[in-house]
Amino acid sequence: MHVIYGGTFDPIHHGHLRLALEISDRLEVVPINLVPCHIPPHRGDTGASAEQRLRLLELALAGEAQLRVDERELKRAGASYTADTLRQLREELGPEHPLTMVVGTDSFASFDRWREWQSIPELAHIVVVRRPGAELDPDGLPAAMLAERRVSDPQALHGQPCGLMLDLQLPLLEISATGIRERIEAGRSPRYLVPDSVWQEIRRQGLYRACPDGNF
Ligand SMILES: Nc1ncnc2c1ncn2[C@@H]1O[C@H](COP(=O)(O)OP(=O)(O)OP(=O)(O)O)[C@@H](O)[C@H]1O
Ligand SMILES: O=C(O)c1ccc[n+]([C@@H]2O[C@H](COP(=O)([O-])O)[C@@H](O)[C@H]2O)c1
Repeated sequence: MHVIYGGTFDPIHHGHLRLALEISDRLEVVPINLVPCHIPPHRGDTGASAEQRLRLLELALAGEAQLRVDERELKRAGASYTADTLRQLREELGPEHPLTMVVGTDSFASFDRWREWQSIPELAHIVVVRRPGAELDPDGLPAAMLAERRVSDPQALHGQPCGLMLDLQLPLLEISATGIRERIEAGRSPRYLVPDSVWQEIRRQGLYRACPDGNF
């Protein structure tokens, strides 16, 4: 099975990394492919450029055999729509190969506003990871879609190419990229929230600082 986990990763942090490893263990899939988006479809400018976010991801994943970066969205111009990415992968993998995307409830809550969202279950399975503080509206379309397609056994995803949804409650780290950017902007260190190599590179490049030349 091919698994992708997309995000802005601005910057990558230990919450993302722990989630990806948990998914690898639960689904019994190696590697999990982290897909940084080029231009995120539903948010404003990123704090770091696409190249800088990719560099931080590469540093975070150095020597980590369970996780890999897939740069396909960075090579595409324009907004990074997940349906385009999945369609491209489906062509590469063929019609029968199981394909799965992973998404947290904070992103999945607005799934019915994603480009061509109704076609996504025809391309891939979806693993929805419950994120504390980001509950789904029980009357909303994403919750209805989840209820209709929900399976409880991760093994079910291996048995068909797409169309199922796994509702996962995982032990998550309460870390957000927004919180990290705010800390850095305020002159406070995010160490232990991101890998050391990532923090060193953020400092070296002066990323997320209101005044990049200032001392820490
Ligand atoms: N700490 C975390 N634990 C589990 N999943 C997370 C965590 N942080 C983000 N995610 C999930 O990872 C994916 C990519 O997230 P994203 O790159 O937007 O990170 P973020 O920390 O939520 O960033 P921001 O604060 O800028 O929104 C989303 O599906 C999101 O739900
Ligand atoms: O395809 C879309 O319309 C779409 C809309 C919002 C988010 N996404 C994807 O969802 C993933 C998480 O997004 P974000 O903004 O929470 O980092 C990332 O891979 C985005 O490309 C995709």
